[in-house]
This record gives sequence, structure tokens and C-alpha cells, in this order.
Amino acid sequence: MTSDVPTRLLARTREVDDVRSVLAHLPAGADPRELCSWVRGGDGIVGWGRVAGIATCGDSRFADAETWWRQIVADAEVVDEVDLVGTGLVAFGSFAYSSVSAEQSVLAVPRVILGRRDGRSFVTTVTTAAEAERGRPGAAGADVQAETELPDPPGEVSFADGALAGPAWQTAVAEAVRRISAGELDKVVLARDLIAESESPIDPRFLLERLAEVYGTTWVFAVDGLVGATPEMLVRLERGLVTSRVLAGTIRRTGDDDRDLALAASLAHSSKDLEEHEYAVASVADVIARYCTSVNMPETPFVLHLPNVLHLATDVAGRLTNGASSLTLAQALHPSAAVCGTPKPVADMMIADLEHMDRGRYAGPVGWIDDHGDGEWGIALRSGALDPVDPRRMRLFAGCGIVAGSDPEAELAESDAKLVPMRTALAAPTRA
Ligand SMILES: C=C(O[C@@H]1C=C(C(=O)O)C=C[C@H]1O)C(=O)O
Repeated sequence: MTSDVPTRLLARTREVDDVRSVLAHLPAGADPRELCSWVRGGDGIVGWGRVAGIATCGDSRFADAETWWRQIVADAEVVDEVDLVGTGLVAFGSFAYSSVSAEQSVLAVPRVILGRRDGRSFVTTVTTAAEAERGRPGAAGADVQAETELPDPPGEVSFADGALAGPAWQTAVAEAVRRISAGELDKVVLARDLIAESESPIDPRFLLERLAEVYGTTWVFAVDGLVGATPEMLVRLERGLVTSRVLAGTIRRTGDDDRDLALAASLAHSSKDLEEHEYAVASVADVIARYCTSVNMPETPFVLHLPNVLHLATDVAGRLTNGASSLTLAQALHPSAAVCGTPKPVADMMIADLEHMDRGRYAGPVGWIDDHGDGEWGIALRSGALDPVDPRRMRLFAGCGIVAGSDPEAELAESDAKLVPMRTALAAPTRA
């Protein structure tokens, strides 16, 4: 575990003239790994620079981050003149899927956070007390920079198989179906990766802009080089209200609206997809019920329309009873059956056995937490991880829930559809 605990953080949030787009203000030339984003449909927060952070791994990764954050908050001086979601002292975070992952989980406090909500914009500046004593500007309130130039595209991009080529991954899916039919487990989510290689370094700002343009109903995120547009909210905690959006059960869109409507109706009645969905909802509802009263869980899912796919979706809500933070809730909910399976321990072993890769931070919680413990943690799906050494390389991921009725060829096609957001953000038109 590495953490740089500065003396004491000073944070100040103030209202600024409404910015058209927070993403457009991410500065060019900043360290790409220090760019942070959590934006949906024009609202959200972005950050840059890093004033404090922790990197940790293993079983204790969530607890390490939570302990560190509590200390930072306890020592900090926060002046929040705005009091909206995302104001005050905020850390962005991204956690490895597995406790045995080689990848570090991170929580980072940017030097500047720019946010927008319901037409109001704000900026939070953070410095250390030591810097403030030396007269470094920051907490006193830096001006919001002008919108930056549109970032450069990464040029020609090629895609290569990651751990498993398509046919080998289909064999893994077939083996999972066999084990499910033999009664070893009910559901497992199997993922695959693709390696993207571009002509020039990949600027996360370019990807974020493109993802936000097309996938406006998703949460467009970046934390420490992990970039994506997730439609799945693991947990949001806002003033005691806990909400979660569970997705599982997917159909690819055709591009023909009439046909897509018919597909949506068939998805809502597909017993294979409804079964897959039920496992995921049960895994989330069980945990929410442990932390909340007044749990609200609709009996039937709705169909969520995204530009590339349709998902079965259920929104679960409850009122927090015990003062847990959003990060504690994320830890308790991770991994849900939407990205792991049922029962979890068997599914996790099967994932390690059949995927032949380290998921890194893909499918782990990604989001932010504030000084009250409120925050939003999505599941890092439809995403890619910038290579820490080579800025022209990125690893893209996609996975599918496998149940007894799954067909390996259809699952491969579904995983391809889930790779579309990142592939098209990187390069248009895509080429294999
Ligand atoms: C695992 C992924 O997506 C998850 C799996 C789904 C499914 O199998 O139907 C749907 C949404 C997500 O919960 C992914 O996008 O990589």
C-alpha cells in the first residue's frame, strides 16, 4: 500500500458561471492518469491534478481506502459555499475486481474539481495546509480555465485478441454451460479482453467527449487511466437515500427502431434473460436489505435502451439505517451477480479458471466519495485501461452472464456489442 498523507487538506467550493460542459474544461497537457471524470448527461464532476492519494491491493483494499479517507476528512478544512451533490472535498476511486489482482486500487483527491448540476456550476480547489502557508494559490480559488481545444484523436487504431481469441472464449463459455448444467452453479459472468493499439498516445479527454456524446444516459468515467461509459450503478448514497441500478440480460440493437422495439418486448419475456437478471437483483437486494429500511424493489424489470444494446434493468432503493459510507456499501455489494455469478464463491473460482486473465479494475467499483461519505459507485463496464507504460495501448473489456440456456456464439456476439462504445470512441470506423 502506498499513500501520501499530506499535512492537512484545505478545500473550498464556490459557484462559478455555468460551464457548457465540464468535460470541455479538462486541461490539455495534464497527466492523463490524473484526469478524473464522473459525468452523466452533462451533469457531474471532473478533476485534475493530484493533491493526495492511496494505492492499495488485496483483500483489505476497500478497508485501506476507507481508513485513509476518514483520516483525510477528519484532518481537512472544508469550506463549501454551494452544498450540492459533488461539492466539498471529493476523492475519485477505482477498485480492482479481485482481491488477488496484481492491479492497484486507487483513491485520489484532485487539485481542482469542476462540477455541474441542474444548470449550476461549481469549482472546488484543494491544497495542502503546507502549500497554503507557502502561498501557493488554490484553496483561495483559482479561476475556471477557458474551454480547451478539442483533443486530438489517437490516429489509426488496431485491435488484437487479449487473453483468449474469440473461438477459445466460446469454448470457455461452453464449458461454463456444461458446469452449470451439471449443477455446479447457477450463473457465471465470463469476460474477455481486446488490446487496442493506436498511432499516437491516447488522450482520455478524447474518449470521454466521444463517450458522453453517444452514451448520454451512462456514467462517463475516468480514474487513474481507466476510462469508460457504464450504464450500471452499483450504489449511490445521497443524504441517507441508497439507490442501485442492476442490469443483467442483454440483446444487441439492430439500428432499426421497429425491430428494436420488438426485441425489447422479447427481452422482457425471455426466460433465459429473466433468470440471469433475477440472480443479479437478488445479490444486490440482499445486501441493501442489510443496510436499509423501506427497501423498494419493483417486481418486474424495465428495458433500458442504450445505443448499442438493450438491458433488463431494476432500480433498487432504500433508506440507510447505520451511517455506512458509500464506499462501505460498494464493498458490501461487490461483486454483484451481474459481474460475478451465483453462488459467488463458485462463480469466482470459475472465472479465475476459465477467463485466463486478470480483470484488473474492470468490473470493479468506480466512482467518487465526498467528505460526508456520500458518493456514487458504478461498475466499471464498457471500459478500457490505459497501459501504464505505453500511452498508445489500451486494454478493453466485456463480459456476459452465462446461465444453463446460454449459447456460446450468441454470447461472443453480445460481448462484441458491449465492446462497441470503447471501440468506436477510440476509432471510427472500427476495424478488426
Ligand atoms: C459484464 C458486463 O455487463 C454485465 C452483464 C450483462 C449481461 O450479461 O446481460 C448486462 C449488464 C452488465 O451487468 C460487461 O459489460 O462487460
